[in-house]
Amino acid sequence: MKNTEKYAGITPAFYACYDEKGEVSPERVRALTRYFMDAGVQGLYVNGSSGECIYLSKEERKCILENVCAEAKGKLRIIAHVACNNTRDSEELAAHAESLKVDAIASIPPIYFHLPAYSIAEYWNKISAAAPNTDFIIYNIPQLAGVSLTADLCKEMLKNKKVVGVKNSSMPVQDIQTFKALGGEDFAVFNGPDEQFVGGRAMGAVGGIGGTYGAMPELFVKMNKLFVENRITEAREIQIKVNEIIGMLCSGHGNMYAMIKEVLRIRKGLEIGSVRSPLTPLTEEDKKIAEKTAKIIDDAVAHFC
Ligand SMILES: CC(=O)N[C@H](C=O)[C@@H](O)[C@H](O)[C@H](O)CO
Ligand SMILES: CC(=O)C(=O)O
Repeated sequence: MKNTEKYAGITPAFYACYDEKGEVSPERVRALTRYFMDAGVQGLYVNGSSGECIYLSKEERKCILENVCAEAKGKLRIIAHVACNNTRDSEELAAHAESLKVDAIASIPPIYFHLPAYSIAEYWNKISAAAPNTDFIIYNIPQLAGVSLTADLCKEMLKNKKVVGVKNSSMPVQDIQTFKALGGEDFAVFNGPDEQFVGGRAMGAVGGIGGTYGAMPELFVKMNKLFVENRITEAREIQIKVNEIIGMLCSGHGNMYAMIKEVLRIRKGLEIGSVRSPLTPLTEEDKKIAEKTAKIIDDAVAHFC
């Protein structure tokens, strides 16, 4: 199958699921996986930024991925983000992900030290070599990682035949076109910023991987469908509503992912806990925002879907 077919559509970023004590809960991971399957999404992006990967241990990340894979049973395309800030641990997670037969692994660059491009390439290639039979997706998120995927680094990485795409979370939609041009016809570029999903698709993204999709998967699935049918004006109407919703999700004192988890509880009765420190949980005031946001999402789904 072509990469542009295999990776098309809506791939929500999976959230870290905790029990009441803040420990990773396998049962809740499975419940969230079922929720996404019922929502009609095409894939899941597991243990990424939205999955609080930088606050989880390797063992916790393995446990989450194992439970997602067991529940999805090949019915969803699974992309496992395996980057840790050192090569060795990332290789271990890459090999583990391959043993579970995920569709692809993905990795941000190493953070904190701004390493030269050749060090980043070596880091990515070593991770890829630890999962030699699995597709590799580069995660470009310069505003958080502190380093950008340059055209030269992208070209260097394209020498590795396992590299099938870029998840692009930089803000210029033009970057999507740039990576697509470098990678060629069958290169899968994913839109990162949820606020410009339609813009990213217009510039050649095969679909998107997003941190807020989980709060409102119906709206993203519909937006994508409208885009495929070339009904861009209607897709844009949903995008504008989605952006208002994202604004609300970010308007609390507590962290956006805590807000999304509360919205999931209100909308779907899904309990997946809060967020892990240093992320801040919701205040009582925030819970009122979550109530309002859940209502706006429900109304939007009734209106657009
Ligand atoms: C910077 C960042 O985390 N970007 C995510 C991934 O690309 C997005 O999915 C955001 O979570 C989303 O666009 C909300 O701002
Ligand atoms: C949002 C996203 O792509 C992530 O969780 O990494």
